[in-house]
Amino acid sequence: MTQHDPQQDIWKQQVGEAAAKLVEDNMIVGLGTGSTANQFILALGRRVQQGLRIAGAVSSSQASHDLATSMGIPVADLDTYPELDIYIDGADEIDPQLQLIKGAGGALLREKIVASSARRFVVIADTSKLVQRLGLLFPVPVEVVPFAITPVRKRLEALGAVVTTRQRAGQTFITENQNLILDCAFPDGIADPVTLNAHLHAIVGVVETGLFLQMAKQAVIGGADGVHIIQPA
Ligand SMILES: O=C(CO)[C@H](O)[C@H](O)COP(=O)(O)O
Repeated sequence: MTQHDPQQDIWKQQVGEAAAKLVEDNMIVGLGTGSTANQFILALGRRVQQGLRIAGAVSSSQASHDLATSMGIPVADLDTYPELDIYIDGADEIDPQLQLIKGAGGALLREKIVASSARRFVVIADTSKLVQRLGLLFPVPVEVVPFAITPVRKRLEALGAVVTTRQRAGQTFITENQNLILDCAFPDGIADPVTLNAHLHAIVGVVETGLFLQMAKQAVIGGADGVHIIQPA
């Protein structure tokens, strides 16, 4: 894990504000989860209060739903809005092809569902999230059906992962979908994320992975030299 730099909070706020400007009148907007996505939701809420009229929003977690609602953003669900114009969310790692590791906050399944329902997925982050190779800073979270946890763990270990069951506040973490998360560390990083993701998905009992590949169309990155838009290399 990278060390927390107070400057990061300012960069997150700046990318949140830049991302909120990507939202246009009458758009249907997907809301990510996490501290960077929160900055986007706050900035979007301020724009809504100033008169931006979005058609609706879909949230990837209860926390984002609650924050958005408190800001006056009209949040509905995927049954109401199965297709979104834009999805904006943070990430734990971003490589030059805009392949991502996500899910440190535990919302990866809903995040991937909402991201895949959007015509455009924009990832927002500060420069600490940029990496040359995925997997060196963060484990890959894998959401697993509780009944299958032990056989899935063995199969993940057979793929070379160092596996830890996600805990929060001293308890086994349970996702909003009533599943568990196995965090899979790969000490040398991930040489081929596409192949690894295919192997993970081939394990029965795996619901989803935190590898978001060929999904993000654009990154809005904040750092010491301001906010920059990055396209996949
Ligand atoms: O995937 C996520 C939650 O499941 C978050 O987007 C990711 O962990 C980044 O969070 P933050 O912006 O707080 O660093």
